[in-house]
Amino acid sequence: MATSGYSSIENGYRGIREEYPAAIFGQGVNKSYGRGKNKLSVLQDLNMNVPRGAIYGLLGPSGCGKTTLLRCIVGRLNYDSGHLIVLGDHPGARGHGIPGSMVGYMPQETALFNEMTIGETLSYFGRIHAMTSDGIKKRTDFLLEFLTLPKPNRLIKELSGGQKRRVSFSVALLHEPELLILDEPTVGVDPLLRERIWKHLLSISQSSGQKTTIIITTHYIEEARQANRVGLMRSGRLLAEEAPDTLLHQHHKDSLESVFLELCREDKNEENTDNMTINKKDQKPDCIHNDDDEPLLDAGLNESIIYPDAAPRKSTDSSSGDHGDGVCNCCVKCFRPRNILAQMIKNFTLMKRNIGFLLFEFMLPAIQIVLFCLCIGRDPYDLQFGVVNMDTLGLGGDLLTYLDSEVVHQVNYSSLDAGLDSVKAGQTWGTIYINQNFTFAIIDRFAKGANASNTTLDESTVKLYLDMTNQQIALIIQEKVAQAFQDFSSTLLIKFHQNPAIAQVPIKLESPVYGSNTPSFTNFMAPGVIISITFFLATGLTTLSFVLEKKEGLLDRSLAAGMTSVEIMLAHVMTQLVVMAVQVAILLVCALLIFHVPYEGPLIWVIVLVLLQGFCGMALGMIFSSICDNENSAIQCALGSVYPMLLLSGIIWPVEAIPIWMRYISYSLPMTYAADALRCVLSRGWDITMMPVWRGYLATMGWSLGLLLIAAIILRIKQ
Ligand SMILES: Nc1ncnc2c1ncn2[C@@H]1O[C@H](COP(=O)(O)OP(=O)(O)OP(=O)(O)O)[C@@H](O)[C@H]1O
Repeated sequence: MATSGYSSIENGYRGIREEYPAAIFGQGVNKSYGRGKNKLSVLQDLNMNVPRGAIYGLLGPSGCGKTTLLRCIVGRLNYDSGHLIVLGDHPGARGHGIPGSMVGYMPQETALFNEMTIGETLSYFGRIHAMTSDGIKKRTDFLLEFLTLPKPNRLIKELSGGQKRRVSFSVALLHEPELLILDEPTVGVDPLLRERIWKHLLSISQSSGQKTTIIITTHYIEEARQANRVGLMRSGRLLAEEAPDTLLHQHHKDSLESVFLELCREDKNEENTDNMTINKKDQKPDCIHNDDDEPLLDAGLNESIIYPDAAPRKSTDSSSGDHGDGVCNCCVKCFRPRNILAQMIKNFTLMKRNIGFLLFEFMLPAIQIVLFCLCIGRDPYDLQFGVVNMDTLGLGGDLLTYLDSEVVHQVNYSSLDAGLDSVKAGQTWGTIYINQNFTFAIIDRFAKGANASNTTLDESTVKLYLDMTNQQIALIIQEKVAQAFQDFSSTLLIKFHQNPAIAQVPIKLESPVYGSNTPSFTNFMAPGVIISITFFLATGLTTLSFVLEKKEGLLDRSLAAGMTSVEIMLAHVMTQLVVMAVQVAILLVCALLIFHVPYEGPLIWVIVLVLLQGFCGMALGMIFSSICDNENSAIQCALGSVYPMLLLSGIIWPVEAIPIWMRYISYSLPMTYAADALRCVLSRGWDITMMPVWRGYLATMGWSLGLLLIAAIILRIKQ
């Protein structure tokens, strides 16, 4: 009966949760990595039964899927199909303590914060598990002594490999969880201590108060003889699951290693004779026992539940509901302050440990704005400029004295060819040529005015031969020569009792509506630079800190301890906000007070907008770090975003110069309207009531929330 197959399974599980004392019950669990051609089936129709209070030795060759299975059990990995019940519910089910405080997980990698001390590490995990300070201290004292660890103030990075593994072990034991998942806890531990560890595991699994269930993987197969039950795993399946002595007896062997070898050989033979990967009959454990060695089939479970060959297994796919979801479904909504606090304390501890880097973080925006104010927007000076003055009568020489000597450094040449050669050789930025009849011609020009001949006009004109490859320098030389000519002409006209205004261009700049008559490029760029420094620093630092957290299983371990990625993200945001507040304060002091970037509008709107932009940058950093698994790709993402955004946001050059179709892209970026808004506040003195200003705020807040939401969703999916 196909329909009753599914419902009987569901009913059966209800029964398991309520009645059956198994700590872990897995049935038909499948898990694969990758897709399509790259799909790798790691767990294949795996059945498992771990009684409460048992020590379960999970043995198998490297790569057979032990870690994958353990990660499914602690809820850090979703399985594809099948059923897995851990301490009465599916890992990650709503309100279940797995992942969380019901489990103590020691992953294979050390997964510790190198810059923290042993004591700080234990306190961090203790806080996540809602332990009191007193409780943490008592457990710390016990664990340090029991695992012969150094003093609690020793940094993790200063410990030996074996000591680090023992600290990692102590983290799993700290909160005395109901379930201990230990991935190779005895590697690098001396035999005496290994014996003590096993004694301790036996005592906590047998203590009448709290029967701790322990799953342990080990490479020392014989060590597992002390376990109550061993599971021999090969190619994602359990070949056998029995008490060690029973296995030895059944196979007439004197070591587990020999038993395992024999089982592997049999399994291989079966594979060869029949191409099927799993012989379900063999997969069926010979005998599944509970604590009291009572066969499971007699313990109230009907056979169709455990071996539902007749039942449609697909219908039990974990993706079809809450089952096997692997994480708490409500993690976006229900973040716990204690977890955020624990994470923040840890973040600040790590910062304190690396005080040099923290100071550098504080000073980085200041260094950037100082460099910007010193290097960008000022007039170039001391420019080598060739002079070919063929006029011997004096006025040509007079004209040259009006050239700004700070900007233009005159180098005399005897002929036009020599002057041009100096430009071609890159020795000068250009050459000015003054005709030999210049004095006569310029007097004639002013005397005759409109009646002057073309020859007079030509001979009174100075000629410039410029290197136009550098627009800024070429423009400044043109401007200085034009200014010198105007000043020279005015003086000459006064000498001839004529109105000097004749020499002026007939355009008059009245006092400006906003800004000054001598605008500077620095003032145009400064708002965008302040915004972009804050934005990109926040992006970079958030990306880095979050990716480092992910590294070496650190994030994984915190998540297995019950933190949610949203809590970790919020804690990072709050920690970074403190750092950013200091950065923004230093940045604005440098820009506004030291380099006198004008600020006409209310300072509060400047500060708030810059902080919001930093927040927006942080949210982008969250996305990068949630997408990327290592620092290299995260840093590449962060760096790769800098130039396109900088160029498109109207920070270096006005948006009005961008082709129309690209402007839409430009306006849709997070910094464009914000930079414009800040410019309006700083230069025009506008406040939030003006549209370009509130538009900048609105765009920034919209982007921040949008990015944060995307980051949370990605993290949620990846979690
Ligand atoms: N994230 C992953 N993506 C793709 N393949 C993976 C991933 N994690 C593990 N695997 C592959 O899954 C298989 C089982 O890996 P797993 O770590 O579970 O083995 P294991 O039995 O714990 O090995 P060991 O004893 O060496 O730790 C291996 O072939 C491994 O390469």
